[in-house]
Amino acid sequence: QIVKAVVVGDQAVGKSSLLQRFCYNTFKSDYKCTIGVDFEIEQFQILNKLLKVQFWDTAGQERFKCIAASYYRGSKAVIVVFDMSSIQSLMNAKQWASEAYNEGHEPSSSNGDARRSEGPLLFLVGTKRDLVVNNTWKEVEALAVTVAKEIRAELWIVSSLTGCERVNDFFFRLAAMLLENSMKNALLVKQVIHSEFATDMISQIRKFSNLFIFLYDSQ
Ligand SMILES: Nc1nc2c(ncn2[C@@H]2O[C@H](COP(=O)(O)OP(=O)(O)OP(=O)(O)O)[C@@H](O)[C@H]2O)c(=O)[nH]1
Repeated sequence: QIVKAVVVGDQAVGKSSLLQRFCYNTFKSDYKCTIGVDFEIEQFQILNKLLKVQFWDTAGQERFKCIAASYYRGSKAVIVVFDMSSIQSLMNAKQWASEAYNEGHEPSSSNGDARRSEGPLLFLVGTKRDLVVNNTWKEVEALAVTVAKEIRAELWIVSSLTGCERVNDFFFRLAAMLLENSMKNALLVKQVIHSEFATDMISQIRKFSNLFIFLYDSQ
């Protein structure tokens, strides 16, 4: 199966770099703006299950904003990216998140977890951690925590330049949560023959995805 995840955020915040770091383990310091949308497909193995995720790497430029709305359709996860060295991009993240939800999904929980009963998973990802130092970093992080709560997204702060591990943890957390949701849906519509086995599998996948949060919190 293949599920869709959309990456949005202001121009040049580091959306493509985030995907490049995860998919190819590379980083380019020159900036080449995305035109319209680019795609990356990644296959994840989670426990003994395979999941393919198609990432839609959208353009942050204002002139492409009018078509952005159509990208959210059918997406199971929305990754709102901001630049840790730009408070403005963090403030604009609220707008990106609300646009993602203008597709008709209402949030129903407020525990800072990307899981919601309806609609796509929502993540707020701060990039360019390497560019922000000491006191400033703490201030921006505190503000990002507030914004994440407000928009009910799960917050991750990474650097595509230096932090491959944290970037990998983020993508595996996302994929595990997507798999968990897709198995839950299958159970709900009774596509599953051995429901006890499926329930057990779901709880194992949840434990797996929580492991990445534990790793992240302890860094
Ligand atoms: N230092 C540092 N630079 C970064 C990081 N991530 C991205 N950049 C740089 O930021 C610039 C923009 O990165 P992109 O990934 O192209 O940004 P984007 O959000 O995809 O841009 P658009 O597609 O035009 O919206 C590039 O020069 C990258 O090298 C990071 O984690 N650290």
